[in-house]
Amino acid sequence: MSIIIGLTGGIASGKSTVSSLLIDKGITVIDADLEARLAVEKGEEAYDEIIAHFGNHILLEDGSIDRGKLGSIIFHNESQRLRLNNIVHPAVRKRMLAKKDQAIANGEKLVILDIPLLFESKLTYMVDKTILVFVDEYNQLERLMKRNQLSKEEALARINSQMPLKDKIQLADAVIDNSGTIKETEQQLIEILNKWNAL
Ligand SMILES: CC(C)(COP(=O)(O)OP(=O)(O)OC[C@H]1O[C@@H](n2cnc3c(N)ncnc32)[C@H](O)[C@@H]1O)[C@@H](O)C(=O)NCCC(=O)NCCS
Ligand SMILES: Nc1ncnc2c1ncn2[C@@H]1O[C@H](COP(=O)(O)OP(=O)(O)OP(=O)(O)O)[C@@H](O)[C@H]1O
Repeated sequence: MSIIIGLTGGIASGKSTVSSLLIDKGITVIDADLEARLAVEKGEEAYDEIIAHFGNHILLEDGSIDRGKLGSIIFHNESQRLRLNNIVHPAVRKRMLAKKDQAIANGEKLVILDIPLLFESKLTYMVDKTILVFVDEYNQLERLMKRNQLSKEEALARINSQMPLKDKIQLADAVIDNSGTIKETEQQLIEILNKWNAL
């Protein structure tokens, strides 16, 4: 029997940091952001649909999607964001479920699905348990501005396009507070996995 854990959080809350700790332990992590990137590559159905809806001006010279430009549209406009979600999410779900099934078929005991919008998109049916990677508002904004080289306004637009992190606490089976050091985050992670007998 495999245990499937949904790892979620908010933008820049530390999901990838926690994922790296898991990958270092040899655990399979299926990353929704990565699958979403692959799903919109040239030649994919979602790529054509995005251009049909948003227009050629969101393309870079090499024909790939200008993610910065598309981001600045959809993080400032809810209806455009929902439209993009409708185009991309079905393909992401399909890719993730196929990889999850493969990991189960390989007999892996623990499989992690890293899904930023797990609660917003009501995807908890895909997993057995959920872990929320939480960070306080100050650190979230600081880390996002620094990592993505964003202004405060741009960073807040991204944060505000998601369910508030504090509202996700009640929805999760376990919470890791990543406001401190990575060592403290790792300790919380191990404690949760041990409690669930998942290691
Ligand atoms: C808007 C896009 C082009 C921006 O690309 P960019 O490379 O700058 O960011 P990246 O994809 O690495 O996402 C960073 C984070 O932004 C947040 N985010 C991304 N898309 C969304 C969205 N539609 N709604 C809310 N938050 C989002 C997530 O927390 C994600 O971890 C890209 O995020 C995208 O295509 N989004 C739609 C698909 C999607 O929902 N992906 C999220 C997981 S399925
Ligand atoms: N405990 C920590 N202390 C200091 N910096 C941290 C900590 N955890 C994460 N960071 C940094 O904060 C930024 C966001 O972390 P990370 O990329 O793991 O978040 P994420 O939830 O995967 O983000 P996104 O969903 O936006 O891709 C990164 O630059 C990362 O190096």
